[in-house]
Amino acid sequence: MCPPSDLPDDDVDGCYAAGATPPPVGLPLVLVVAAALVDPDGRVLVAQRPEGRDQAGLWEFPGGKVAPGETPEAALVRELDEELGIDTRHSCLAPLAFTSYSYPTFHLLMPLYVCRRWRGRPQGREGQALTWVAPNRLRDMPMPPADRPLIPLLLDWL
Ligand SMILES: Nc1nc2c([nH]c(=O)n2[C@@H]2O[C@H](COP(=O)(O)OP(=O)(O)OP(=O)(O)O)[C@@H](O)[C@H]2O)c(=O)[nH]1
Repeated sequence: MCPPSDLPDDDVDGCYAAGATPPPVGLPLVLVVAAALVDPDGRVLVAQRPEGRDQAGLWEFPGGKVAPGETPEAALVRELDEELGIDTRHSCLAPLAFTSYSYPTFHLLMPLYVCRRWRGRPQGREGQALTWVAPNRLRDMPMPPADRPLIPLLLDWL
């Protein structure tokens, strides 16, 4: 997956060149949890961030911030209910990968789980558009920069 480390940064896709750019210090670490919901045809659900939020218009994996005292899995079940109206309390949430990315005001740490079964039909309960896409089309979707390294991993595993 990762190219040899002597390649220039521009060629790095799917991994972090940790030594190339020192990470900013002092940024708060924000733990966000997300899911790749996969339908029986192998397509993945992505949601478009609504107007008025940061990164509006970009397509992301459903999920959200882990609240204090919450486990990532409990947070994901809660967020999928709040955002999509689906019940994943009894679903297999399989850990797939994580992303680690510095935005200007915080550092994002986001584990990504794969979920293939849930109760209910996903609906954009917070005004967000939803679409199902084949994993090999994710590269064509405008997604947050933090999500880009997750795409080749999804392609490998789905
Ligand atoms: N849910 C989700 N958030 C992501 C993804 N990629 C990514 O960079 N993020 C960022 O993670 C941060 C937290 O997401 P969030 O949905 O809980 O936050 P929010 O600002 O929209 O709402 P909130 O603060 O009211 O909960 C946002 O800055 C969002 O842009 C992703 O694939 N899914």
